[in-house]
Order: sequence, then C-alpha cells, then structure tokens
Amino acid sequence: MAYETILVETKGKVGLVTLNRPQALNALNGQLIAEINTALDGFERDPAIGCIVLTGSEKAFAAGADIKEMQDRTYPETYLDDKFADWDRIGQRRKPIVAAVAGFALGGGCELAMMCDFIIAADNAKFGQPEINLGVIPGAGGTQRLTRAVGKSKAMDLCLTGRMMDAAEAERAGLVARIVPLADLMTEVMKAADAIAAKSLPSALMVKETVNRAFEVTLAEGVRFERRLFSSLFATHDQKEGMAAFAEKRKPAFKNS
Ligand SMILES: CC(C)=CC(=O)SCCNC(=O)CCNC(=O)[C@H](O)C(C)(C)COP(=O)(O)OP(=O)(O)OC[C@H]1O[C@@H](n2cnc3c(N)ncnc32)[C@H](O)[C@@H]1OP(=O)(O)O
Repeated sequence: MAYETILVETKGKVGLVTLNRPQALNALNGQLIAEINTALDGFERDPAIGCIVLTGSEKAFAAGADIKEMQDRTYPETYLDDKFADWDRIGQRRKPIVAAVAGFALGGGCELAMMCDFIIAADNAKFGQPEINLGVIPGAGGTQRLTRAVGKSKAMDLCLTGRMMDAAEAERAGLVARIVPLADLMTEVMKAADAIAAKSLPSALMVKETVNRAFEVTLAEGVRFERRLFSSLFATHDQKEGMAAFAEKRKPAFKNS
C-alpha cells in the first residue's frame, strides 16, 4: 500500500504510524484518516504486532481537522455523511495504541490523541479544543473524552475559551501519562511500546477492554466484567507460563495463546 499522508513502519513487534502532512501541520483530512485506518487494519490483522504507536512531527502531532476541507460543507452533508464515523474506528481498535505527542495537538489532533490508549508527551506539546474559535464545537469526541480525562471544570475551560494548555498542565490534569524531553520522545515511547508488545497479547487486549469498560458501566458491573475476563485468562498457555516463569525465576516465553 502506498501512503501519501502517513509513514508506516514495523519496528520489531511495534507498528509505527507517523502523520506526514508537514505543510499543513498534519491537519487531518479525509485521506489522512482513511490512511491511518488502513495502516491500523494491517497492524490489527498482523499477529506479530503487539502494540501500535501514533505520532506526528516535532512541531505538530496534528493541528486539528482540516479546516479548509470542512469550511464549505453544508448541514445536510455534515450530518448525513457522518464523516467522523471513520475517526471513531480509530478509537475502536483492540490492540494497544500509544500516542507520542510533540507540538500542537489541537481540535481533532487532541481528539485523535485521546482515541489512543495513553499519551506520552514531549515537553513542547500543546493541547487544546479551539473549535469554538471557528464557530463550532469539538465533533470527534472531544467534549466527551476530554471531560472523562480531566474533569468537567477544565474541559469546560478548554472548550469554552479555546485556549491551549502546555504539557505540564496536561500531565497535572491527567490527560497525559508522562512528559519527556522532546529529544527523547520516540526513544521513550518505543521503550514503552516494546514493553507492552512483549506481554501476552490476550492479557494486553483484556487490559484495554476492561479499563475502557470503566467509562461505560457502573462500578459493580465493571468489576464483574473484570472478574470474568480475569478468570478466562486461566484457560491460556500464557497464564501457566507467566506464573511458572515467576516461580522459576526466569523470563516468561509468551505464545499469545
Ligand atoms: C475535529 C473537529 C470537529 C474540528 C477541528 O479539529 S477544527 C480545527 C481545530 N484546530 C485549530 O483551530 C487550529 C488551527 N491552526 C492554528 O491555529 C495554527 O495553525 C497553529 C496555532 C496550530 C500554528 O500556527 P503557526 O503560525 O505556527 O502556523 P500556520 O501558519 O498557522 O500554519 C501552517 C500551515 O498549516 C495550515 N493549517 C494549520 N492548521 C490547520 C488546520 N486545522 N486545517 C487546515 N490547515 C491548517 C495553515 O493554514 C498553514 O497553511 P498555509 O501556509 O497554506 O496557509
């Protein structure tokens, strides 16, 4: 597959997608979103891949949905085409996805980062939902995911003022898992992704599924769901191997089965 707006690489057990529209600060047009989905489809199907990393450039993870592509749309086109259904697919992937964010992650860029499972940010990262400055509101899940990540007060502040927050504020608020110096971003993210990809894939998929379930169901229901998945792992080779390896003081050799 020839990609025009992203770079796709495999590094060991990690699939790496780099947004590559530098002239528009990685503004997310239809083609770019379609290409991300094609790349993710491939990594999801590939049994050798245990973790995916999504990143941009040092200046911009992504400066939002492509405003120039959107500006002439009518209400019926916007509503009936449901363009953001393609974006939603990114957040519905089963394998863990880490967002490596440097520079601007604004509007759809912030929403794209939040569709990933966690964000590691460079110290120059800037996050925001500035759609209100364009006479609209976030449309790819920003009001919902941001509120769950940082709480109502800060989500209201960001979405109503349209201001940007820096990496330190984003980490304090809980949007970002950790901050690293810009020069170390990809090294640190790949270390994390390699560590995840070395785990048993069924366990990693179930961690993702259960943590995400916490946003959808009551505590009691979530705990019951977790217990069922926990129990099901005792039917796997990797549970026997993981626990035997601990007892025998050696590294486990997982088979993803
Ligand atoms: C998902 C939904 C529902 C909505 C959205 O995401 S709406 C978009 C939200 N994002 C924004 O409003 C941010 C827009 N961009 C900016 O405010 C600035 O570009 C900046 C603060 C991120 C960076 O400013 P800077 O002065 O460093 O760079 P520019 O000269 O402004 O940009 C360079 C180049 O990129 C084009 N660009 C930037 N962002 C977008 C975008 N979101 N859509 C389309 N194009 C974008 C910008 O026009 C310029 O291109 P030209 O040199 O051809 O003018």
